[in-house]
Amino acid sequence: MHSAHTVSVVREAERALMARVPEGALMRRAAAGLAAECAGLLPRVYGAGVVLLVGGGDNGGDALYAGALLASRGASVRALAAGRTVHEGGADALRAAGGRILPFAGGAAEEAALFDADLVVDGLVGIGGRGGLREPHAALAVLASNAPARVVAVDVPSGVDADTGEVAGPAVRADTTVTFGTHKPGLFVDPGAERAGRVRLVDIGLGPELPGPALVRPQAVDIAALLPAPGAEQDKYRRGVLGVRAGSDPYRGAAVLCVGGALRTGVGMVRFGGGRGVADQVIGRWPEAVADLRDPQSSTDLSPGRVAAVVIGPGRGTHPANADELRAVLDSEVPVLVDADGLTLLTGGGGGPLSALLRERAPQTLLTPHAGELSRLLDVDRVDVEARRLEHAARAADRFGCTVLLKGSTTVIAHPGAPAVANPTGTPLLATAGTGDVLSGAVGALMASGLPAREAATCGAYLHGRAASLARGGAPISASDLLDALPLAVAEVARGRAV
Ligand SMILES: NC(=O)C1=CN([C@@H]2O[C@H](COP(=O)(O)OP(=O)(O)OC[C@H]3O[C@@H](n4cnc5c(N)ncnc54)[C@H](O)[C@@H]3O)[C@@H](O)[C@H]2O)[C@@H](O)CC1
Ligand SMILES: Nc1ncnc2c1ncn2[C@@H]1O[C@H](COP(=O)(O)OP(=O)(O)O)[C@@H](O)[C@H]1O
Ligand SMILES: [K+]
Repeated sequence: MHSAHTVSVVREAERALMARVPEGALMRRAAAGLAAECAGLLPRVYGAGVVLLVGGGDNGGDALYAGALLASRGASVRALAAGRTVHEGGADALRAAGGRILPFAGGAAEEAALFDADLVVDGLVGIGGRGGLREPHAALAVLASNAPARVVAVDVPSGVDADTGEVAGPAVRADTTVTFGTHKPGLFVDPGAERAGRVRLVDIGLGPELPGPALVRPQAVDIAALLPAPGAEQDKYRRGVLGVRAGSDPYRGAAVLCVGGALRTGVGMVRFGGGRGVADQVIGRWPEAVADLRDPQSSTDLSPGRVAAVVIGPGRGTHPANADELRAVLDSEVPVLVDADGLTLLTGGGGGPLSALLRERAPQTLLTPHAGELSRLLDVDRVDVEARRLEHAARAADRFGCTVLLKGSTTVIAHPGAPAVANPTGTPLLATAGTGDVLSGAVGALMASGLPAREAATCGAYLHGRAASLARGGAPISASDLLDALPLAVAEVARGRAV
């Protein structure tokens, strides 16, 4: 599990650590790790052309000390200074090792230096960066991103907000980000994650000073530990029965995909509740599902004895009758996943104060909005949700008192009082109709097996993203392809279980 901490927590931990170690020790450790990563990216250090982009703070200091180490191994190192001041000790070290420091004035010679470089090191701003990059930092960030050389960002790519991943204006696009002490949330959440490239952590001894993380990014082994293993003594009921309230006459596919997502992730049984037309379609594709044609508001099939969890919403409709059905489901004693039309009903459109039920219900509840749905739930702009995904998922989790999985380029999961989760898997190929319906079925299956909402969301999002990558080896996929690949993703993760 990768852990990330916010800037204020990192600052606090650094203060505590600095009080115990000799002056300058942390920067030396950071610079040594950074130089080693840079050296590893060059075919050979001797004779390589390295350009450092250097701001006025300690982030620039790290770059200068690392540059000095590379220069002492024979690299030709030039630093372009973005402002009038640079870290003095770092500048002295670089000069002593034979490197040069030039003020950046936006001239053709400096641009040429960047274009001729074998490696560019971004030390413009780190965790001290505030707001969008100012000039000339912004111009340098654009030049670095356009340079043909590999770009290594120091601590965070300049222009990326370390806490949120927000990118307000130009930002460095790095091939590798070398971060110090602990990961920063913005390195794992888009749009920042996409600018960070490969993220490498350099240990500077901060661990003992750090409290619990603000965000975690699970690895395959963490998902393997969550993934339910069917026990020898289990029957289909004990393994978990999932109730699915998805699809309607105009949107029958949503029901087929949601039920398929559950079956292909692994579940004891799916009880499908819906009208005759859509039920026929579901059973036609998945004869193993059990159709329940009872009145959808009836609570007889919503008892924990009948279902272990319920998914409601995909393609279901937003008529008053759907609001009544959602109310009946939320009134039940079982864990519930609300998606798509169910979320629209929670927003108020015809459903009344349904969202109040979320806070009141004792069992686990999970909402799985995309950015548009979350923007409506919170009454904010969609672009703000996409710019600061963690903040908005957390706000919804606090407001509704339940778990929230925000879908999109980085899927994030928020749960009141727990670290946020950034899902590491997935591909933009997932942006195709129906993949969200598959996700709700997959996560619902895991909830039915007994995983709490946050863990089911974490595990389901991981499997869903892996399935997308495994489905067609990088070729475009449809939601149906995703269904075929889900068992492969489950098997891959299960192979990683500790024995
Ligand atoms: N504090 C520590 O113990 C350690 C810090 N380290 C490094 O120190 C960095 C933090 O250093 P600082 O606190 O000096 O901060 P930074 O160097 O990240 O940024 C501060 C500088 O950037 C300028 N700046 C801020 N926002 C800007 C913007 N939007 N546009 C243009 N310029 C902007 C400020 O005027 C200031 O000159 C870390 O990211 C890391 O690289 C490492 O050496 C490890 C140890
Ligand atoms: N750019 C992207 N990168 C990675 N995953 C994405 C991207 N865009 C969408 N996804 C994923 O695709 C799925 C789309 O779900 P959703 O928006 O509900 O679509 P639908 O309602 O058509 O099923 C989600 O799992 C989401 O995280
Ligand atoms: K940087």
